[in-house]
Amino acid sequence: MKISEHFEQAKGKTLFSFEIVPPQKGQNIQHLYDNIDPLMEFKPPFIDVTTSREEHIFIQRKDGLLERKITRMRPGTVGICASIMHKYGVDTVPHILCGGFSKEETEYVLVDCHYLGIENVMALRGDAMKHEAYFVPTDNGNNYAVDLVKQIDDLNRGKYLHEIVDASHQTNFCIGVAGYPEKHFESPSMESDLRRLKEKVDAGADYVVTQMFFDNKKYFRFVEKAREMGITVPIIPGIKPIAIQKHMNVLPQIFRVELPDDLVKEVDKCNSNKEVRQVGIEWAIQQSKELVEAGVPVVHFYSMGKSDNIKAIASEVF
Ligand SMILES: NC(=O)C1=CN([C@@H]2O[C@H](COP(=O)(O)OP(=O)(O)OC[C@H]3O[C@@H](n4cnc5c(N)ncnc54)[C@H](O)[C@@H]3O)[C@@H](O)[C@H]2O)C=CC1
Ligand SMILES: Nc1nc(=O)c2c([nH]1)NC[C@@H]1CN(c3ccc(C(=O)N[C@@H](CCC(=O)O)C(=O)O)cc3)CN21
Repeated sequence: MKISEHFEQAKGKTLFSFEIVPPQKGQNIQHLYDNIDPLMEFKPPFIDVTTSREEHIFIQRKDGLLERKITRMRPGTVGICASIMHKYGVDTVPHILCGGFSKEETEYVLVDCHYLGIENVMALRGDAMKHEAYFVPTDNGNNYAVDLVKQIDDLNRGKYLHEIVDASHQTNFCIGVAGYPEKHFESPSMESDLRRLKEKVDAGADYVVTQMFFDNKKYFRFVEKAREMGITVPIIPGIKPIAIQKHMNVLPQIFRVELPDDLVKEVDKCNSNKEVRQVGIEWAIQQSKELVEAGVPVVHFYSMGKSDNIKAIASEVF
């Protein structure tokens, strides 16, 4: 079922959803299931599965020199989506990236999704590769998320690449895109970033999922500004519970988000990561309760590995 239909069915009740990353290649998928199992009691209408970019790795050759190879360390997004749908009977949302894929490859992934009965996709540009300061578009790939939304919307209208086939069958994807309550870091201003967001919605996006934020005021202000700009689709808040001391530096650095000083002070008082995890849980419970009260359609959790903290939060909120 489409995300938009899940929201209609919920009739104003706030839903619970979460996001996972595929295991590194060579790892067992059972570990992933062990972390999904405890969250199923909260009846997520959908689970997002991220796509990781390809990366450079260095392999030592027999002569001792290092050889640079490109590999995808976490492949299998669409396979995992299909497997989760089959195992849990829940909708899945694969993340489709511009970076690392030509338009042809993207079309094939979308065709696979369609055959599998996947009805929702998240259209993202993707991060820069590790050695790059900025995102560099892939040859014959999409440059911005808006171009990817257009490609998906084209398929929804039966328009495939090259137009050499008789495409009488249309896909019917519900399309999600990312939004930034604290502005995307490459964007010159909040207003210009919101105009970009509006372009994605005008091109066919059905809903927005926000970057993680730790101060609800930023989310509420963002939604207000988006509405003023004529963006009317649902804007889903994304929540990431702080889990380890290292997150205090890593999250602002990777995701370009600010941490409220009250949260920083609470974490500073902790003597172990166990205590930090508890502070993260309590902070996320407060955020989630306020979001539910404000009537958001779903609170979406970035549960990238272990799910015990997400379960502790969901038990208090849903
Ligand atoms: N994997 C995931 O679940 C998520 C990943 N992200 C990451 O965040 C980053 C951005 O992704 P998206 O928001 O999908 O990208 P986007 O293409 O919508 O925007 C990227 C940047 O380019 C700007 N921009 C957009 N269209 C433009 C145009 N036509 N001309 C000039 N500038 C333009 C935007 O303002 C923004 O600064 C990526 O690195 C993405 O992977 C964000 C959220 C979720
Ligand atoms: N710029 C960007 N890229 C993404 O891939 C991305 C976003 N933003 N925002 C939304 C989701 C959330 N994602 C993520 C990915 C990883 C963690 C995370 O917590 N990772 C590590 C810490 C980072 C590290 O050390 O590599 C962790 O401890 O779990 C959280 C959210 C992926 N998505």
